Amino acid sequence: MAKTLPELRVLIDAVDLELLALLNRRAALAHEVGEIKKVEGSVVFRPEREAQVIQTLQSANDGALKNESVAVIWREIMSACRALEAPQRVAFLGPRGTFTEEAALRFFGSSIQRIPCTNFDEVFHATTSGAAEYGVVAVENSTEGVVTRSLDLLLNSPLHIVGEISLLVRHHLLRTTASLEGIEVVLAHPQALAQCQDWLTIHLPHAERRAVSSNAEGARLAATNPAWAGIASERAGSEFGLHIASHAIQDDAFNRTRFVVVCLPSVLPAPVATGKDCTSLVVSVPNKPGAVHDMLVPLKTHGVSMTRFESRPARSGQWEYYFYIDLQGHPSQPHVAAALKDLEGLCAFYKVLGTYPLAD
Ligand SMILES: O=C(O)C(=O)C[C@]1(C(=O)O)C=C[C@@H](O)C=C1
Repeated sequence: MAKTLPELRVLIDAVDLELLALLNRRAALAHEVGEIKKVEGSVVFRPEREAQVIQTLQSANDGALKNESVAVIWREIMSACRALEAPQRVAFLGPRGTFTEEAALRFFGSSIQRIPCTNFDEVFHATTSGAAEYGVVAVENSTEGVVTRSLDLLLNSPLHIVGEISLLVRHHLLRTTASLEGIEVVLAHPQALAQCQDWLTIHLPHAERRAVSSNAEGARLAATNPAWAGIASERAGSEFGLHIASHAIQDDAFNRTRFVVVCLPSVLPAPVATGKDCTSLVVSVPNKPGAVHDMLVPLKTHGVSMTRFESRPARSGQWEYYFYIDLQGHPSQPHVAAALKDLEGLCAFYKVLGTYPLAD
């Protein structure tokens, strides 16, 4: 006979107690690992080990849980275990509720010490100075293109890229009431204002568009004035007690932002190859005819795919440029190593920004 609801709940309670005991056993083991790492002075956060744990479980999973859920649950379990070894401090563009915070939580799980920063420079500074082990910054958006300040900061920074996260970004219009009546000012980060410009032109043609340091800051300010609205995430809305006056106002329904995780190489060395990796470089070539074409030849010769090619002014006043290139592959693969060696030989400036597993 089928069990009743109260009976099922009693069984669930019993399973939960078993799970709790098991999780605490796991936590105690992770704590022991942490003690060994302290003695050895080795790295706490091992993303490749965490990826391996999740992969093994997903392959073994023959129950009702979706593999996606297995990944989410174990990311959180390992985040909590990691925090028992040493809480990882992660700097990101704040305040609380930004998409960058969401990206950081997606990558590290929620058991981290969050260090919200007021701008990109501060994220780099906190991570370089050791105030944070890791920094998370946006680098490109599918509607608006590159986040130029992040690219400029990566050029001269000792930090390297150790991971990436790609988020579907849905912007909502947030304010103290749920209507569009009487909005005089819309506050958001310039990237978000740009990603919603068609919607703003149609629905709020007379509202001033005011750029602020982050969307969450716009939401925070919108909470202080009924004639103001912010453009930000649902999380930012609940953080500041705002209503959603209009849902998903971004001009592109599939608007995505790509974030990278940066740290000093002494905090985490370059991740080992996973088979699905990206290598990011910044280079410059002498300002002469055919130089940019020549630069791409080694990639073709050695069969390396380029997934991104961006240019930024070198600020020399000479119409010179830095080129930001993403390649598919890892330098431990011979064809990638050969292409990089040939490319370096052609460049006036050459820097590997990082090599890391591709986001799902
Ligand atoms: O295997 C380790 O090195 C651990 O520290 C344990 C553990 C885990 O909880 O499984 C925790 C943190 C690391 O990032 C990787 C895995």
